[in-house]
Amino acid sequence: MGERRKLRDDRSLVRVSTSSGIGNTPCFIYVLASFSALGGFLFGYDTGVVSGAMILLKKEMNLNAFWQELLVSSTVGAAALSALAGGYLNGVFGRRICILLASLVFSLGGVVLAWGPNKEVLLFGRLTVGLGIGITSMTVTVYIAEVSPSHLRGQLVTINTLFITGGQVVASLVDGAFSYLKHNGWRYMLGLSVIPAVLQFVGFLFLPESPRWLLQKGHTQKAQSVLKQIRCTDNVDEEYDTIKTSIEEEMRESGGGGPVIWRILTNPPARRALIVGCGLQMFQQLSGINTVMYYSATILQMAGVRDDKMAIWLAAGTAGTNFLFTLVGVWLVERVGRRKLTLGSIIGTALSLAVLAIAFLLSAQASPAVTFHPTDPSINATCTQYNFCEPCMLDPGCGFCYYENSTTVFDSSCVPVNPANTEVAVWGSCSNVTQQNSGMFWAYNYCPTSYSWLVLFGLILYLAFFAPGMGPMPWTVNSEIYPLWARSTGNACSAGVNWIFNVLVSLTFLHVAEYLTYYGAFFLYSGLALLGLIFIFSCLPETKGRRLEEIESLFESRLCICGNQGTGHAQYTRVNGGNIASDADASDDE
Ligand SMILES: O[C@H]1[C@H](O)[C@@H](O)[C@H](O)[C@@H](O)[C@H]1O
Repeated sequence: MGERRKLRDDRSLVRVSTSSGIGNTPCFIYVLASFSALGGFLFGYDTGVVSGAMILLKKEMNLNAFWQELLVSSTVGAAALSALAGGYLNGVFGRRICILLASLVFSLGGVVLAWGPNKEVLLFGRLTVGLGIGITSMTVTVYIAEVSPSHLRGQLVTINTLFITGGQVVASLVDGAFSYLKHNGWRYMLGLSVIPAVLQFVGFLFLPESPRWLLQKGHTQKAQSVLKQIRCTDNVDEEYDTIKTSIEEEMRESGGGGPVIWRILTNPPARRALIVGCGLQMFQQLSGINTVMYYSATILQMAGVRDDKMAIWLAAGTAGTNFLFTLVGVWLVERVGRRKLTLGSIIGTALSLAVLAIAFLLSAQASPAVTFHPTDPSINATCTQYNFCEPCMLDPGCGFCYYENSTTVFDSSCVPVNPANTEVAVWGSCSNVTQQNSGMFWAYNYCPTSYSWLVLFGLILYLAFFAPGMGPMPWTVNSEIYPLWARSTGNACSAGVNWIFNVLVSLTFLHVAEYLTYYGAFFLYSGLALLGLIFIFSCLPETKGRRLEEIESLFESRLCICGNQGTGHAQYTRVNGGNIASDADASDDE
């Protein structure tokens, strides 16, 4: 079977070289990709905007910690569930209907959140938005991969992650701008997502279904006319035939009946692809991206930014850095390929996490002492017993109150935080915000440190390495490694894994930091990233430049053979804007 497929693959490589020249890429494909990637924008916006909205919301609606946590994580939890369900919806109704459905759900969620008269309605809105995010996160990449010509596929799918990070930047800018509007500012923050959602809905009323899905469902004529429409030429017979033949062959090989997930698990190439896809998504989250993003304001405060408003704007800078380096990924993905990009990225990610850990370790060792132990007999205060800032900061019930001149910290105390408003202490000199002009500071969640530059350097280094590879590649690779019959379900499972690990890592961060301290937590993430490196080095094959129909063959041999799968295939070189097949290695190692 491997031999037969190899012959077919080599044939189709030659076809690719003639049918998808780089010079004549129709711009319609960019329109399709951009409207689809609005889904990525909404994913980024809705997950990013909530931290700023919560600052206003908790005061206006008097939310306790439980409700704050619920409103933040309900969206991610709902996304995990709907990503899993999205596989079924995609298979039955197609990509276009799922994108339409998701944008409708996003719009509804946005309206509910902007109106939200009480916290229960807000919870409903956040759950609704989460349902939209889950479906979008697994559908958009599949759709873009299926409509793209193979030489542009990686770049176009990666644009979706660029839109995710773009959504996160816009969310932090909107948070910054509306944070000045103390009353109802959160309604604008949460409600503005309606605009891109409606735009995407209207756009997709006019955009076509994926030709691959149409063919799989037997709508042959429609599939052919859509292919002509998106390639802007009538000359699509070769591509059409290749897709059709491989779908027929896949149907025969996939082993007929039973639920798709069962067929994936019992079909060795599809099972291996699923392991690689889910593994990548798991390691993306285990390398701590959302902890770094979510706690960037705290990290920046440690790095010496004392003003709250300034910290909010600089957090937008963090999101902006993530966005800019994702752009580097879009540029690199078709040049260096997925495997090298992901490997380079995870090595740098592991190293920069170690730099962050060392920065936190040095900060902890140089932690300022508590010089003043105030007592209030009416309050049971374990806080006042701490002798250094470090243990005080790690206790969620306490904060560090201090004075600072240009070089030294003095008159410092550790006092209980006000549970209703963590910006002030319950009692003592930091209990009154208006006193904060007097050179006195209230540090909740961080300690003043002279290693601030190292913390900041670690943060930027982390984003510079993570964003081009580990950010987008798990999504990009997942959109291309499954055969058509397994694509929806495979992507649903891997997106579900992404969301589940997203919740796990962000919900456990503060507890992990409490038990292991900040530096322990970052050493842990660095170790997990190293495990990810071993996994990626061993199991991720290169998919660059191959047709979706050929990629299955990369998983025919044993999994985890150091990315050597398929070296016997023809590679193609670009000469003068065309793809020329060259027989790089004639030996058949399958
Ligand atoms: O690929 C994206 C991207 O890197 C985002 O910045 C991150 O917040 C998401 O969790 C991730 O899936």
